[in-house]
Amino acid sequence: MCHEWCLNTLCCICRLVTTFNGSHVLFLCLLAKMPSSKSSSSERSGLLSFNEIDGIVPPKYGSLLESQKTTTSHSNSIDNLTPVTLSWHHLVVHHRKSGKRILNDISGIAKLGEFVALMGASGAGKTTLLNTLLSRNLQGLEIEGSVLVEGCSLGRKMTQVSGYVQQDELFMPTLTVYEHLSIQAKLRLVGFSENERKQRVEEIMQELGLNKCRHARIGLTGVKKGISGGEAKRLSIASELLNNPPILFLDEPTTGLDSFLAESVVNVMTKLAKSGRTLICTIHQPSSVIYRKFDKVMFLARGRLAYFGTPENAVETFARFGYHCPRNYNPADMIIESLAVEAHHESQSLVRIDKICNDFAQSDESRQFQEVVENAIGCAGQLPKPRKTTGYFTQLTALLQRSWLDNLRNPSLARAKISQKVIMGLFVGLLYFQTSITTIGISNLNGALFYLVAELTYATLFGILTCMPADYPLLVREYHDGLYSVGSYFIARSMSYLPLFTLDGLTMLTIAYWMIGLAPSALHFLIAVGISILIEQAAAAFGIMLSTVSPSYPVAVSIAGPVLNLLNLTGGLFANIGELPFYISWIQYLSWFRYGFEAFAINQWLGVSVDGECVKKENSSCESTDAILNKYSFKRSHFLFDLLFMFLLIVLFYLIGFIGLLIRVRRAR
Ligand SMILES: Nc1ncnc2c1ncn2[C@@H]1O[C@H](COP(=O)(O)OP(=O)(O)OP(=O)(O)O)[C@@H](O)[C@H]1O
Repeated sequence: MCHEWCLNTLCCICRLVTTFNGSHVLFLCLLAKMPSSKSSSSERSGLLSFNEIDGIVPPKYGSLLESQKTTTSHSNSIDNLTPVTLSWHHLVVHHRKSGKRILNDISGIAKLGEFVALMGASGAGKTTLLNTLLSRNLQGLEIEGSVLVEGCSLGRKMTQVSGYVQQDELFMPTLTVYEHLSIQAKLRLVGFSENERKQRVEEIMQELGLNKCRHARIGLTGVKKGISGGEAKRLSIASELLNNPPILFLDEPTTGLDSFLAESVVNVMTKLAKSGRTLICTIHQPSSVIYRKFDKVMFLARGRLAYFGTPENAVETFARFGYHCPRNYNPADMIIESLAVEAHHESQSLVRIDKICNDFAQSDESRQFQEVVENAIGCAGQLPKPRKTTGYFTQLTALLQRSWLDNLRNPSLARAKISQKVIMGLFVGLLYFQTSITTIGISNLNGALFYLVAELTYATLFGILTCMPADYPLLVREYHDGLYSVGSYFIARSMSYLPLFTLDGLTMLTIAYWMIGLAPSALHFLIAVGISILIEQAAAAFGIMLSTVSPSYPVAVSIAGPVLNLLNLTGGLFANIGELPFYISWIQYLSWFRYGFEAFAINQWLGVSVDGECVKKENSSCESTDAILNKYSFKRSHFLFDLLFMFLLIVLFYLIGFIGLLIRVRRAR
């Protein structure tokens, strides 16, 4: 079961004992277990009551399912909401650089429980208006005018009192419908016990008809078949409804659905409006059946207001303007056609559109609705309380659970990594099989040690670069929905990679170590395990840093190649680190190749030396351990520094990665 997971993290290097001459180093590795999220008592401590959290006030608006109204006191609470009126006043939006006007003095109102549709030809400004109402996706745009909830300006807090169902659904495709909603419930419902969250998920699934597909994987269009388009749309709506927001915005909720599915989704929305929520959606060419279901429609044309009022009255108004809707013709189609710019007749179209907008601005309907809109200014009614964000620990466990499930459901990645490492371990093992300690053998063994560092680095780094960017759009959306902090995501995602990106390296090391015949004691093998963990984690942290600070995967990959070459070349094998020119020499201090190689070499040559002093060769001569190390400008006294610097590099890479991600995600609003 998805709830019954726990995280095991290997924490190594807990105790390090160095003997007087530095020849024996002992690592003790401990296995630390994180507590299960399910049993988190802190999650439930100090919680607010439901009424406090949801800002629930009378009058009561029922659930879609009347039968569920009296299930428990908690479910009653969540089924109630503070219905609100949303109004927008003289919105002007223009592009900052070009100065192009995208919206021109648009006012409107969606009263409590109303379902309002924004319509118009392509490029009319519908999405921009929706984004302006929500204060989202407005990079590069200058906004004038105001958006009010119950007469008050909420600014960016609008997100906390509303839900936004965006046109493109973004889910973790490997999860099932039920798992997705359960994790969303954890992130959205503050102060609910596990049972209460489960109950809420069940209610929502029933409300939106998702029970049939509860155990189906969500899937990804064109990649992995999952639930249908209609189910995906309803799942998006369900996620937004979990915490029962009084306002719901929907961008093109019917796009990509057949007429039957489109109507069923609109029916759900109509019911939601009837239960007291204020709904605003953009929609492209609705069928006549769907068109009649809206309480109000707003037609935009080239950023201007062409009509606002009831759908029925729109037909009469446009008839008065000279655009009659033929019998059996879809009124929405007729109106949108009259507001569209015709190819090859641009100037006539612009004149026609301007005339319609001017006629509407001077009409009685316009004057009446402007009056209603103006009356909505000034805080009057009760504002819904902004949705609270769940605690840091809850965010972390929910995101870890999701990432963990995602990794588990992607066994191909684990299989590919482990088999690659087994093959490479065998290959290196065979290449250097039981190398004898001769002058050439010593040199070969140093080559093998450096190869291990490189192998632990490249596959890990490129593996991470491939996986991380896939999450980015989902992270941006959920962060701006106020579900969790970037820090929680960053820690959870990084931790979710730890087990796989540790186990694969250990597999290779174990195979290669004994086949090559490296220092043959359990102690030195354990030390090599500790070093390899540090090397692989440095590569993973570097990969995470690159993927979070780079604008795209191709950029990250093209940076990774040359940077790795630099770090590799200054790692000690290809050029003596003591002889590097000063303008290049500094790079070695950022190279975990250098630290890892030196640490491996010290461990190896002290491990096979006599009293730590000299390494006995096959011809019975004894070569000084320090002399072997000195060939690479390595010193046994550097061992602890090597480990420490690798650890510091890991911390540094994670820190830069986190800051880079934070900046990118914040800018993406
Ligand atoms: N950030 C932006 N920068 C520059 N131009 C923009 C920006 N956002 C929107 N526009 C322009 O504003 C106009 C309206 O765009 P918008 O996406 O709001 O229209 P729409 O009615 O939703 O169109 P569609 O139905 O095709 O999605 C378009 O010409 C678009 O190119």
